[in-house]
Amino acid sequence: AGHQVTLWARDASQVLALQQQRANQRYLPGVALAPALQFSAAPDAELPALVNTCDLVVVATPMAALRQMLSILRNCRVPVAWLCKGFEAPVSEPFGLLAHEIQGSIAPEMQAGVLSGPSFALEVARGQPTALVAASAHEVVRQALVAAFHSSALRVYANDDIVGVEVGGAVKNVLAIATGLCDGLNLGLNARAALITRGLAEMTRLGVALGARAETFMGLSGLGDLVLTATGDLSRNRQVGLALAQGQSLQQATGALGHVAEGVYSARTVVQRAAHLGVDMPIAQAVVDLLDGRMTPRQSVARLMGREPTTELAALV
Ligand SMILES: NC(=O)c1ccc[n+]([C@@H]2O[C@H](COP(=O)([O-])OP(=O)(O)OC[C@H]3O[C@@H](n4cnc5c(N)ncnc54)[C@H](O)[C@@H]3O)[C@@H](O)[C@H]2O)c1
Ligand SMILES: O=P(O)(O)OC[C@H](O)CO
Repeated sequence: AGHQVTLWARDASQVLALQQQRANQRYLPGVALAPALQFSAAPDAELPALVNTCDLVVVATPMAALRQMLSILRNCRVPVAWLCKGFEAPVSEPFGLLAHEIQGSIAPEMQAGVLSGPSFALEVARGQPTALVAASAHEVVRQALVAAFHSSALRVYANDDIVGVEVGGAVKNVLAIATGLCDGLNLGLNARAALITRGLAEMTRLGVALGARAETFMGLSGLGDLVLTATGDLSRNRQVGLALAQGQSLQQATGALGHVAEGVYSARTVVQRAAHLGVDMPIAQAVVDLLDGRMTPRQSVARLMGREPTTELAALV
């Protein structure tokens, strides 16, 4: 509230519909868009000039479109933040990248960061209480995000550990697929609690190996978003897991969503990067084996339960 905001979209017909209806029937049914919200479908070539007149740019596309958006914005002189949660599918590098790694490779001078944490879009749009984390190596970006988004319905905490915040956002989606499967198979509440807890350990191990602080995973973008996405039925990733447990194919499960389920695209990269770093991620590996059709849900459960005993803390970080 109190800010002048322009929503840009690549599709001019969508922009016209938003302008006329003052609502987004497909993505946010029943939510009236703020009367002050302005719209633009300016061609890509005009975007850099448009954004340099703003205080902050927020990219709200799926991971798959982030590289393209950052290329367009590469000479942007104002802070840029993204909402994406995931790893990009491998492009030229051997491994898929986190969002800040993509930015570092194509626009290293950009003052950039991420806004993350437990936040179903529909609840945010309805003004229901939500807490987020603004992560960046740049103080100016953290401050710009807090100034833009902190309000009576939205608390925004700053964190300089962008690696930890992005690993949390990416891995929780893979774990939400696993938890959806667990619940869809009626394995019980004990099993769900075990998956979330040991999933958090996997997420922490990968994050620490990539340079994150372990404490970040106890925060909103780690434990917080994992609990929300793994247990909340609004989660697209959880819905994919539930559908797979009912015997649907991956194509059926994702096709029914009409939105992106980032965990489906990030899972392979999560286990590839973990393997490269010598990090053990058996739950994420089970999700990949399921998505690739190498195992049935029941076989995955048997493999996870059949692993050798280990100590709890030795396997944490
Ligand atoms: N939806 C949520 O509740 C939520 C909450 C927090 C974070 N996120 C994250 O934000 C990101 C976007 O999620 P979403 O739910 O809004 O996804 P979505 O599938 O609803 O797509 C968002 C928008 O991006 C547009 N888009 C797709 N490709 C594009 C491109 N090449 N150029 C420009 N626009 C493009 C789509 O048309 C759509 O309007 C994801 O990484 C997701 O994990 C989503
Ligand atoms: O619907 P999902 O599974 O993409 O989750 C949405 C948000 O990331 C929850 O914080």
